[in-house]
Amino acid sequence: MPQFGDYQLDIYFAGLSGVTPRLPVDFATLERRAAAALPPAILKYVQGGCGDEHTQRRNVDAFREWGIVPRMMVDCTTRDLSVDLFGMRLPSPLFMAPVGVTALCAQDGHGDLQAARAAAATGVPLTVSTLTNDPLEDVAAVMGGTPGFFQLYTPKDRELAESLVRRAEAAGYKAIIVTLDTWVTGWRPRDLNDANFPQLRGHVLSNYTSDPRFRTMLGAEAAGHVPAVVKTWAGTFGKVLTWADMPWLRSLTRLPIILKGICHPDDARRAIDEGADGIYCSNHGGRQANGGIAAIDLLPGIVEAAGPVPVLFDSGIRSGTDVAKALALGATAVGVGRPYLYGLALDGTAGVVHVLRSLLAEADLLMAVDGFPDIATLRAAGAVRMTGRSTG
Ligand SMILES: Cc1cc2nc3c(=O)[nH]c(=O)nc-3n(C[C@H](O)[C@H](O)[C@H](O)COP(=O)(O)O)c2cc1C
Ligand SMILES: O=C(O)C(=O)c1ccccc1
Repeated sequence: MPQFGDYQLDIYFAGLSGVTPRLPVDFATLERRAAAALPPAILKYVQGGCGDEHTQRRNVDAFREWGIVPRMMVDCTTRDLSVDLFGMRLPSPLFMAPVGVTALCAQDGHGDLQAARAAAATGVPLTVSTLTNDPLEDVAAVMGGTPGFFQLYTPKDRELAESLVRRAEAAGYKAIIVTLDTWVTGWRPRDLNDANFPQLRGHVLSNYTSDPRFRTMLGAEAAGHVPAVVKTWAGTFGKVLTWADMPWLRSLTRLPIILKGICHPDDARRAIDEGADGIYCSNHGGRQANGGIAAIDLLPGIVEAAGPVPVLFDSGIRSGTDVAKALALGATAVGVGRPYLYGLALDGTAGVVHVLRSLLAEADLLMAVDGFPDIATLRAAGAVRMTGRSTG
C-alpha cells in the first residue's frame, strides 16, 4: 500500500540521479520563491491580512504552543490517514480551502482548473470559491474522481443564491460551504495602501457572468461590459446572514451544508440545531478581523460543542506537523490556504501537487515516528498545550 511518507523516499532516490525537487518542501522557502514570481498586486492580496496582521501571525505561531507526545513500541509500518466525511471516504484528511483569486495565482490565469487537476492527482478535495475565472461546472469537470466542495458567498439576491447552489449540485459538488465571515471585507492595509482589489477590476466573476439569473440582473445590453458587471456584482455580493436565514439556506439543497467561519462554541451548537451538517472553524487566515486569537486555539471548544458533527478547520496550516496537531485537537478535515497558492504560482498543477504531497508526507511521517497508525489514535491521544516560555 503506498504511503504518503513515500514522497520522502521518492525525493531522496531522485537525488541519486542528481534530481532535486523543483520546489522547496518547507513553507518559508516556498513563500520567498513565490513572492518573487507573483505579480506584486496579487502577492499583496494573497499574503496580506487584516490590520497589522498579528492575528494572521498568531494563527501560525500558536501551533508551536501545542505539542504531540510520542508513543513507542507501536506498529506503525503502515499508516491509514483516510477519513469519513459526509459518507465519503477520503484518502487523507487534507482539503484545499476556498480562495477567490486562485485563478490569478496561476501564470495562465486558470488557477482554478489547475488546482482541480491537482485534486484529481492527489485525491485532496478542492473547495471552489464563488469567485473563479472558470465557471464552477468547468472546474468540476477536471477533478477526476476526487470530490469537490462549492463555497458560497451568499448574494443579496436570493434567486442568484438559489441558482448558484442548483448549478453546484448539478455539476456534482459534494457539499456547500457557506462562508459567514466575509459579507464585507476586513480592513487590509496592504491592499488599501495600493487601492488594490482584484474583483473590482472584473477578475474572477465567471460564476456570475455565466449565471442566467445574474445575466437577467445585468440586462442584455450590459453583458460583456466590465464596469456594468462589476457594479452589478458589487451590488449583490455580500449578504449578512443571520440565523433567520438558516431555514431558507437549508431548503436550497440536500447536499451537506457546512458553515465556515464559526469560532464560538455557542455558534457551533446553534448551527447544528439549525440544520448545519458540518462546522468549519476558521478566522479566514487572519484576513477578516484582527481579533487576536489564533484559530487553532479555538478549535478544541468547537470540537467539544460539535460532538459527532464533523469539524473542518483552517487558518495557519503551514506544515504536516500543523496538520497532525489540528487532527489531534479534533478536526475531521484540515484545510490549507496560502501554501497551495504559492505552489500554483511557481509550478501550476505540479506545484500544487508538490505542496499537498509534502504536507501529507510530513504528517504521515510524524505519525509513523510518534506511534499513531491512524487518525483515530492520534485524536484519542490529543495534543498538549505547552505553557510558559516557548523556545520555538
Ligand atoms: C487570497 C485569499 C482569498 C481567499 N478567498 C476566499 C474565498 O473566496 N472564500 C472563502 O471562503 N475563503 C477565502 N479565503 C480564506 C481561505 O478559505 C482560508 O480560510 C484561509 O486562507 C486559511 O488560512 P491560511 O491561508 O493561513 O491557510 C481566502 C484566502 C486567501 C489567502
Ligand atoms: O479575499 C478574501 O479573503 C475573500 O475571501 C474575498 C473574496 C471575494 C470578495 C471579498 C473577499
